[in-house]
Amino acid sequence: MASMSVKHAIAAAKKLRSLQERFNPGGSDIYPALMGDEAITALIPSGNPLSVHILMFTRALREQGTDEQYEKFGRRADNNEIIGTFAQTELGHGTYLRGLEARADYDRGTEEFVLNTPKLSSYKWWPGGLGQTCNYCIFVAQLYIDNEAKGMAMFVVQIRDEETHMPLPGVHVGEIGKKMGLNGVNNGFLGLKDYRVPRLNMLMRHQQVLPDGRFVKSPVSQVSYFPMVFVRCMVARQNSNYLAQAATIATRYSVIRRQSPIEEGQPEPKILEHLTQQMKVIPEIVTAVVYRLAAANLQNMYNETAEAVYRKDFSRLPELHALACILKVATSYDSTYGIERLRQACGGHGYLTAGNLGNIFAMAAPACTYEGENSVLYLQVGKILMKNWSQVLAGRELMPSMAYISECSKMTSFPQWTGSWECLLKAIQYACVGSIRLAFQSYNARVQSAQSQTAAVNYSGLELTKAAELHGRSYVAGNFYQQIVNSPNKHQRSPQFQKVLENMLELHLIQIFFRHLGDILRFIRITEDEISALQRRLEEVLKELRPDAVAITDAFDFNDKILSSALGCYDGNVYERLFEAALKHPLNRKSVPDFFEAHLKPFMKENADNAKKSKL
Ligand SMILES: CCCCC/C=C\C/C=C\C/C=C\CCC(=O)SCCNC(=O)CCNC(=O)[C@H](O)C(C)(C)COP(=O)(O)OP(=O)(O)OC[C@H]1O[C@@H](n2cnc3c(N)ncnc32)[C@H](O)[C@@H]1OP(=O)(O)O
Ligand SMILES: Cc1cc2nc3c(=O)[nH]c(=O)nc-3n(C[C@H](O)[C@H](O)[C@H](O)COP(=O)(O)OP(=O)(O)OC[C@H]3O[C@@H](n4cnc5c(N)ncnc54)[C@H](O)[C@@H]3O)c2cc1C
Repeated sequence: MASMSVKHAIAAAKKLRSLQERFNPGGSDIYPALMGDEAITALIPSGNPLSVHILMFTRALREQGTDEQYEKFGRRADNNEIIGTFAQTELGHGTYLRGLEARADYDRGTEEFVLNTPKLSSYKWWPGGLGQTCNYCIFVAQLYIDNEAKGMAMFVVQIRDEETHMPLPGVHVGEIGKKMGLNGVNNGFLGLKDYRVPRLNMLMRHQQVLPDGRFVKSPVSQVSYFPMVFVRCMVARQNSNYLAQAATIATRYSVIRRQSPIEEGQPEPKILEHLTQQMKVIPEIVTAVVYRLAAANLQNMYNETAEAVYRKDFSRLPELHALACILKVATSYDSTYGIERLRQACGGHGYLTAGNLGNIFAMAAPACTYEGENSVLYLQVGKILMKNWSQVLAGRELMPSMAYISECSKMTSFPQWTGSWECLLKAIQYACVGSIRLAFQSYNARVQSAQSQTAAVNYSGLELTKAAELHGRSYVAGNFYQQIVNSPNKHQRSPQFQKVLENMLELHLIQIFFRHLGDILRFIRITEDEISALQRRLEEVLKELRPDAVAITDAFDFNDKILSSALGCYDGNVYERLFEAALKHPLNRKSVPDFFEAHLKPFMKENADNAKKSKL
């Protein structure tokens, strides 16, 4: 499987290169690469073994290395002359980066670093492509000078001979084993023993070790985390894509499959006529659109921040970090759970490999873990919200994506309930700020009672997580509202298209309202009649969006090859394709399977003989 994936990935990368040269000659624009990786990834159901090379190895060389280091390593990596990965996670550590055990000791006598993974738990474990594909990696290690720890640093390490692909001396490398998906990615392990690299193999754009061993600290240590921020932005984009693929499949199947009359004596309707089926499928279509728009915003913010960081302006890093964390978490959680809901909406056929929904789930699900495990990133955002709440209390301005927190903090009570979009959006934001305030009171009380900040974060973890989750909802819903209601290009839309968009906004806001009704009722008084009115509107907007469901998912414009699903093909010939797929199963090559003579027949005969004996 791995070699097939590598073959496909290389073919697709070549195609991508020609597209890039045609549409973006010599440009460094990341989009063709990303679109290409998206396409490559989508075309290789077992995952793209070059993803981490494209997304992290080349980017780390460009952003963390000096111009000279880019010339030496980065150009060759961008041109796919060398293939690398990002080797940070270890067998014993993934989240707590300051606990990473791999070490780099500077030898000023030879102006080299001596790299070691001192224990089994120090082995790098998980990096994509590391098992068999890559011949280089970015090796993340704790830097030591004269045995004094200086923090994390990144090193360009060649792990295999460029001609023979043999592991180099001092390198122990291999595949970590089968996973629940992405088995074409050959995630690997790497142990290094007294492996020497020249001083100039340490990426030194932001921090340096001089020939005499003097250490020049980075002005902002967190800039070494920047490669992870980029992938978090990519995950938001990629996982909204996975959800859109699954929504396309389930929608198309739901207008082909007929089952269970709604009126006695009437013909069986398309299953999408059932209201509960609409509630399973249509909100997922809208969620995919909502996250695609949020991910595009995040991508723009990443590009602006990356350019600023290149100019040594680190001011926007904290906001990008907070948004990248919360959108990575929100998109990966909602896409993973949404894809499973869509699979279940397709009945038994949703469970067939030919439907491809299981594989799309297996591609989407690990994003809840990699690039920062979601619950950890929720806590990270919770901490940032605590810091920002202190700013609010001090009367200071907040970063733009948190400005609503200041506004809501000035409200002594929630205004008269109207049920309008603005009212629903404000309700979610108001509940978020209420949760932040409660979390802050708990956190602050703990710090005041002499708990350390890290302990206070841990013991306030549930409230911090809730506040972070509601912050994500507030940002995403606010972004969607702005795009639909206040977009500068709104006048270019036809009235019909604007109406569909407004129906999608109505559905998203009401769906989020009901999902967090408990959180909202904690801070806002809403009557049963007002809630029932929203229930009616939910049923109504599902009915309104039903006729547009297929057109919206067709607009995602996934080629049948990308969907790779007998349930979701554009021509709708589901049963023929299911049957065609079934007949291809190896067990159908013979009428009598080999196991009949070898196992089944003796087994049945033995039982028959025993039955006869027991009668005698
Ligand atoms: C579209 C094309 C296809 C796209 C396909 C997409 C995806 C699939 C392809 C590739 C992905 C495959 C594999 C994924 C690769 C990996 O998984 S790489 C390994 C990822 N590992 C992690 O993410 C580790 C997670 N842990 C952390 O990030 C950190 O440990 C932490 C949890 C954030 C804690 O940081 P730490 O420094 O230890 O402590 P603290 O929380 O106190 O932070 C100190 C201050 O630093 C600020 N900060 C933290 N992180 C960042 C950051 N990234 N950027 C900016 N600032 C950061 C933090 O807010 C604190 O600031 P203060 O002001 O001091 O409070
Ligand atoms: C498909 C896939 C591809 C990957 N690719 C790469 C790669 O290319 N390069 C790379 O370096 N890594 C890669 N990783 C590793 C990934 O980044 C780590 O798995 C991730 O960072 C989580 O670390 P961990 O697995 O060690 O879990 P741990 O850090 O051990 O966490 C385990 C669990 O403990 C809990 N936990 C941990 N810390 C806290 C905390 N502070 N507060 C509360 N709870 C906590 C959480 O529930 C967490 O799920 C990949 C992983 C996967 C699944």
